[in-house]
Amino acid sequence: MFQGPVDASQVPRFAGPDTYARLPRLDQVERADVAIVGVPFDSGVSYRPGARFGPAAVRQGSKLIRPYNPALDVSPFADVQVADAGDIACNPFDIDRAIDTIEQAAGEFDARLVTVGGDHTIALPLLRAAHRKYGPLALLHFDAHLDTWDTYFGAEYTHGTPFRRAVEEGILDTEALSHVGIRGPLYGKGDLAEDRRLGFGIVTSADVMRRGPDEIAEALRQRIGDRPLYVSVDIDTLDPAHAPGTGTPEAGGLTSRELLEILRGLAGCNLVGADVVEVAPAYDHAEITSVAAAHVAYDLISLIALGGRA
Ligand SMILES: N=C(N)NCCCC(=O)O
Ligand SMILES: [Zn+2]
Ligand SMILES: [Zn+2]
Repeated sequence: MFQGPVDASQVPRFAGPDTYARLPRLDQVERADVAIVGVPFDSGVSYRPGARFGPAAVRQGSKLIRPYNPALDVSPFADVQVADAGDIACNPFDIDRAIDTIEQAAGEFDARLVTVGGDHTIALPLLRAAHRKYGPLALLHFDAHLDTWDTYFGAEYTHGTPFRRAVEEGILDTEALSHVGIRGPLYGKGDLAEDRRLGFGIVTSADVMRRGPDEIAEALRQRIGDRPLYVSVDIDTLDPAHAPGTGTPEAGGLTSRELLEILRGLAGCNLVGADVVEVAPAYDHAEITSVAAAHVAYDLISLIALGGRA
C-alpha cells in the first residue's frame, strides 16, 4: 500500500498540504519510486526572469488533480509511491555552482525524478545525473526553441544552450534525439544545420497540427525504441494562449491537448526522468500555465507508473 494524496473528500483542496497534488513529502514515506522535485532557478534566462517561482506555481496548479488517470488507465499514486521531495536550494548568483548543486542533488535520489520549475539551464545537470544512473539517454524535448545554441554573451551555460552541452558531453544517444513544438524566428539558417549536425530531428508545431498527435507519437516511439528516455518539457512549447506565464513566448504553438496526447502516446517507453521548465507565474493569468504544467507532470508521472516500480 502506497501513501497517496490527502483525500479531497476529507480535507478540502484549498486546505491541506502545498505539496504537488497534495501528495506526501518524501520524508513522510519509507521510499519513493517517483520523486517530484522543485528547481527554483532562473539565473540562465535571456529574456523575462521569474521561473524561480515555477515550482511553487506548479504545486499550486496541481491541487485539483485526482488520483485516477483515465487517458492512460492508471492510478499513478496507488500503483507506485510518488512523493514530493521539496526544492533543490541552488545558488542564484553563481550558475556554475547551481549546476553542480542540481547535478549532485538529483544524483542522490533513489527514485525516478520529475522536476518542476526553473529555467531550461537545469536540464543539463539533470541529464548528467540521469546519465550516470541509466547510461546514454534518448531525449524527447518539447519546446518552441532548439536550445542547442552555443553561447550567449560568451556564457556556455544558459537556458538556450543545455542540449548542445549535453551532446558535447556524450551523455545523449544521438540516434534518438527529437525536438517537438519548434517554431518562430531563428538567428539564421545555420541554427538548423548545427542542430541537425548534433543529431536532432525536428517536429515543428505545424507538423503536429498537420499530422496529428497520434502519428507524431508513433514516429517518436519508433525513434526512441527501448532506450532509457528523458523527457524535457519547456512549457513554451505550448502556444502563449495555453501558457502565457513563461519567459520567451512564441506565437503559433501546441495546444495543451496536443501536448498531453503526444505524451500519452508514449505509453510503453522506458521513461527514466523528466522536467517541466520555464513556468514564470508573474506573466500567468488565472493559473493557465501552472495548471497546464501540473497536468503535464501528472501524465509524465503516469507514464512512469505504467512501467511499474523503480
Ligand atoms: N529555453 C527557452 N525557453 N528559451 C531559449 C531562448 C533563447 C533566446 O533568447 O534566443
Ligand atoms: Zn523555449
Ligand atoms: Zn527551452
